[in-house]
Amino acid sequence: MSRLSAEFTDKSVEAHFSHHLLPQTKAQLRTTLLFCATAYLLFAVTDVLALGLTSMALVLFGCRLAVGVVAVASCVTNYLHPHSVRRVYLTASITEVVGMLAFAPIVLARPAELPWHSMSIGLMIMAVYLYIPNRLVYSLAISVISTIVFIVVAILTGTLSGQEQLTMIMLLILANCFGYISARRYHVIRREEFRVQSVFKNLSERDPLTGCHNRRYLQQELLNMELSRARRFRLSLAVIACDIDYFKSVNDTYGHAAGDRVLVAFTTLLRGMIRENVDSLIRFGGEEFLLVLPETDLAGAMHLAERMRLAVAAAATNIAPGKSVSVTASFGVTSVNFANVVARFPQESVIELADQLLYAAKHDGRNTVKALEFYGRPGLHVAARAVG
Ligand SMILES: Nc1nc2c(ncn2[C@@H]2O[C@H](COP(=O)(O)OP(=O)(O)OP(=O)(O)O)[C@@H](O)[C@H]2O)c(=O)[nH]1
Repeated sequence: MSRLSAEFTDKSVEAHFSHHLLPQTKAQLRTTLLFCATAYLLFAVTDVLALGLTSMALVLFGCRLAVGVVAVASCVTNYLHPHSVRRVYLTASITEVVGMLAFAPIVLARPAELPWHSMSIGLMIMAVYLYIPNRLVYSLAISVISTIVFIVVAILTGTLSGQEQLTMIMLLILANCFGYISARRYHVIRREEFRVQSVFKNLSERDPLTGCHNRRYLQQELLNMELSRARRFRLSLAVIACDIDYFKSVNDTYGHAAGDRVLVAFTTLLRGMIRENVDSLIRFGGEEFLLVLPETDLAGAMHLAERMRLAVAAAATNIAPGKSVSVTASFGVTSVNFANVVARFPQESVIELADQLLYAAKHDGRNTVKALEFYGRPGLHVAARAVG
């Protein structure tokens, strides 16, 4: 994590974190901007009390209104672009800058109340650091620049004695220090929470040896999600079941640690042949794995399985210095085309068919691929037609 910005140094992790929190951040921003803008407008009463119903009071009201308009425009923009993290931070920053800029004419028009204005700017700085959700570096820049501008404007009005100026400057420096330190702690804690959540999520969804998704994730999340998506858009979804042949003999001959190495090498090889962030590799149990391939028809899945079969047979895993092991694998391939299949079926039946085909491949001598198109029917009986 960066020490200054309190953000993850890995840009992709930071982006993942920001997207994860986006709905919450947007809701917070909406509430805080509307609250701050309303308070800003309500303080127009103090302008009228200080200046009377004059044209200057009207100008200041215009400034206050501008802050309200920008706040509302920010909320509308974020509503219209629900997935943009950058826009959330940009609109927060613009509203903060406009709010700070609108304060300068107020200070210049009412110079007799400078001590009160210093208190107001102190509160505004706290709101920027702690209340309005934004990136810490933006909050820091906006607060520090606003503080400097305010001090210059306050000194130019010439209404404060030297001692009062020093007190004001010291208090505003303290407000910035406390604001930054507290905001930094908040940003760090949020990211630590996210990191811990991600670790637990990973532990509950992945197999620790191979890093593949586990069966629980497949059954509780992935399969349902992919089948629903394929059904909604009338797409094909393919499932490949694969299993290393005679794996028990690898363990028995070379030991369990060597078996583990072979498993890791096997999954690394398969993972390198599928589409990143599209296809999924799941450890279904022991040395059996499943591949879930969205938008893939039977011909495409068979072609991939055949390439995998050849690649596995051609590869060798180093299990000790100068010693390597070669294995083969069997594959059961199925695909369901939702352009044809409209009837509902139990989601497990696709996996059951891929599994049956895998065992057919085993009985057929292993190191082979068996494939059938899946035509879902409710109940236990799966209608399928041989391909090729
Ligand atoms: N090293 C290692 N072995 C495992 C792991 N999980 C399961 N196994 C072993 O995988 C072997 C599976 O053996 P079998 O089910 O008889 O299958 P096979 O020997 O591959 O025979 P076929 O599948 O019929 O070709 C067993 O010896 C399990 O102990 C693991 O995480 N690491």
